[in-house]
This record gives sequence, C-alpha cells and structure tokens, in this order.
Amino acid sequence: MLDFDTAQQQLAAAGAPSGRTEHCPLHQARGRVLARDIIASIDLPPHDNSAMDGYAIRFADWSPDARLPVQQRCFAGMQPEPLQPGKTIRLFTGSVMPEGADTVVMQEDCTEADGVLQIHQAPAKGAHVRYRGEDMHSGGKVLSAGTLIGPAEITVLASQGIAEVEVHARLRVGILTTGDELVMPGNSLAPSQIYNSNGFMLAALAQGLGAEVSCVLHAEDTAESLDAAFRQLLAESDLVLTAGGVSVGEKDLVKPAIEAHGGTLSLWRVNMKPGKPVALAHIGKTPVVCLPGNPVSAYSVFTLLVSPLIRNMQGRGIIYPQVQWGVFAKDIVNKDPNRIEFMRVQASLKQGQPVQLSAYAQQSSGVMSSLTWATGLARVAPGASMPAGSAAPYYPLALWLA
Ligand SMILES: Nc1nc2c(c(=O)[nH]1)N[C@H]1C(S)=C(S)[C@@H](COP(=O)(O)OP(=O)(O)OC[C@H]3O[C@@H](n4cnc5c(N)ncnc54)[C@H](O)[C@@H]3O)O[C@H]1N2
Ligand code: MOO
Repeated sequence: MLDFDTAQQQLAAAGAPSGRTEHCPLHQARGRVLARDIIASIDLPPHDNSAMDGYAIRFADWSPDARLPVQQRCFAGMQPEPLQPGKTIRLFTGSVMPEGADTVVMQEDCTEADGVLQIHQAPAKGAHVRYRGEDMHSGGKVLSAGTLIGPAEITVLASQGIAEVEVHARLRVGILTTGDELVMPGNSLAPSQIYNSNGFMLAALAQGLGAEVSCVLHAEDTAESLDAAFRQLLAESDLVLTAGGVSVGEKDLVKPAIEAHGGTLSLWRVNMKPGKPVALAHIGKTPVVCLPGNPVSAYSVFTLLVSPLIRNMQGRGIIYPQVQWGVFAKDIVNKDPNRIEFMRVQASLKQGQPVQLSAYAQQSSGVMSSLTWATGLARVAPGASMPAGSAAPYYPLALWLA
C-alpha cells in the first residue's frame, strides 16, 4: 500500500499550471489566482492625514490655556494651507495634514467658539496622524503571484488604483461517473438502483476551489459509452476526475478506456481510510485521477489528495492548507492496523481550552450524512488507541476545500 503522504505529494505534482492567463476586471476577480506579482505604484496613504474629526495643531503651540484661532476649515479632498504659528486648522477624518502641523486634537477634547479653539485634554505629540506610506510603499511588493484573490486582496488592489488584474485561466475540470446502478436525481428509482451523488458532489467540490466544471458525464458500463465520454472529457478539460469502477470488481471498464486513449493507469492502494483505491493516469498532458465510488471515500480523497493537485494546476502559491491540532473529546480507536483513518469530526472551541474534536458516531464510508455534519477530518494512525484528550492532526474542511 502506498503511504498517504507520498501519495499526496505524487498527486500534487501530477499536473502543472497551463500557463494561460487572462485579464480580469477587479469586480470579477474574487476566487481567481494572480499570475504576476503586484508592485505598489503609490504610497498609501499618499499623504500624512488625520485619523479623526478634529483640529490640526503644532504641538509646541499647546498649553492648558492656549486659545488658537481657526485659520481654515479643510475637508477631506481639499488642499490645506500651511499652518500659521499659534493657529489651528479644522480637519476631518482623511483630511490632508497641513504643512507645519504635527498633531491632531479630536473634537471631543476641545471646544470651538467664535472661531477660536480651546483644548481641554492635554494632547500627545503626533496623536491621530496617519503617516504617508505607513501602509504600502511605492515600489514594494503588495501581493505575490499565486495569491488566491479574496475580498482582502481586492481591497488592496483597488487601493492601488488597479482596475484589472492578470490571472491564471480558470482550471477546467471534467467529471465522469460510472455504474449501471446509478440514476440521476429527478428520476424515479427502480429496485436495486441508487441516485448518482458523486457527479454533483465532485462538481461542487471543484467549483468550491474556484475551478470551472467543463462537463459532468455519466457513462454506462460499456466500452463505447466510456470511449465517447473520455473523448469529450479530454477535449474540454485540463484535469479529469472519475469516480467508481477502478478497484477490484469484475466490471472495470474505466482502465481499458483510459488505455484506449493512450494513457497508462497506475492503480494505488493508499493507506488511508476511507479512500483506499485511487488511480492516476496521464493522457497526453491531462492528468486523470480515479476516485473510489463510495461517496464519503471520494469526498475524503478529493479533500486530501486531489485538492492540492487542483491548487497546483491553478497556479496557487499555497497548495497544502494548514493542518491544525485538536484533542479528541472521547476515546477513539482505529481498528485498521494498516490504514490511517481520517475521521469526520466536528471541532469546537471553548475559551482557554484546546480545540475539541468530536467524531461522528458512524464512520462507515457509505454514510453521507456525516459530511454535512463534519467541520474537518482528524487523522488517526493505523491501529492507534487514542484516549479522550489525546491530540490529533485536524484538517479543517473550510481550508482544505477552498
Ligand atoms: N473485495 C474488495 N472489495 C472492496 C475493496 C477491496 O479492497 N476489496 N475496497 C472497498 C473500498 S475501500 C472501496 S472505497 C470501494 C471502492 O470501489 P470502487 O471505487 O470500485 O467503486 P464502485 O465499486 O463502483 O462503488 C463503490 C460504492 O459506491 C457507490 N457509488 C459509485 N458511484 C457512485 C455515485 N456516482 N453516486 C453514489 N454512489 C456511488 C456504489 O454504488 C457502491 O456502493 O470498494 C470496496 N470494495
Ligand atoms: O476506503 Mo473505502 O474508501 O474504505 O470505503
């Protein structure tokens, strides 16, 4: 059996970014991946300015009974006059600091009457001033190529006046399910049939990572149906995912279909539970990853083994999200002596305590209800007995499926 961490690294390296990039308007950039470093073209803030509604003074002019005539009212967006000695300039949050002023007194700490200011609270020198370039410096790198663009990155890009960014072309993922027992949701079920959940699940998982789903196909268990499906998948996709039908059963037609398209499939038995059977092939440059048919197994394999490959092919700088730690709320046993168990767990946080991990009662790979309940996967070594309170690596789904 292939070691889980080795399998994760080998799969992550099974594909590369296509090199195709495109220009994307900022309002459509959320979820895209930067293709180039972003260098600041302006200092931010671009000038010293006030952090409060108040008055600009020269600190040296202040004394408990000073009376400072108001020289100018300077709103944000106006150019202030140089501050004359012994005077003050009325400012608002974001107003440019006048030349000669070094301190802002907030309006709650003073009173203005008949155009003269009296300050009741001793100011601190330099108070409430935001300095030019204290946030970003012209010429400095503000974002790196490979960054996933979210609201924070969009804020930074907009603040630099950037309206359009160069991003990696969206990764196109094609999905194939197989199995004659499967029926599409929306149809009625005959005896011995079940609904096809893997196709919808894998599409949603790929979209959740920011990939574009090029097609979701279901092939009958015949060579012709699979051949036609692979033709379409390969024409439309950068990465192909299949679910089911590649382990040890007798009706395994996925492997010959891949071989018929010039791929060589290496079937791995990865030492993970759920999710042992995983296969990888390349048809031309296109990686094809075959996931187990059990939906929970396919979900776990996607999360832990396929998501790093997708991030890598998207051109992202971080392909392995953080693995955190938690402690089990109850005693846990992994009865399998050979496979690492990735248990569906819910994490909860209480003040001053380590993250508590509660395992779903039913850990079988057929139990899909565990997926909506879980916040992550906890890793338990083969054969390990973990008394309540013992620490385990925790893979948060919020990070691993993003
Ligand atoms: N004799 C052995 N049997 C099995 C082994 C083994 O080592 N020896 N491994 C087990 C493990 S672990 C898994 S996981 C499964 C994987 O089987 P396959 O990947 O070949 O998948 P199938 O046999 O086609 O299906 C398994 C299961 O999942 C259901 N399924 C398949 N596709 C879908 C779908 N799109 N939506 C919903 N459910 C789906 C299918 O009906 C089966 O119940 O093999 C074990 N057996
Ligand atoms: O590994 Mo299978 O995925 O246990 O059900």
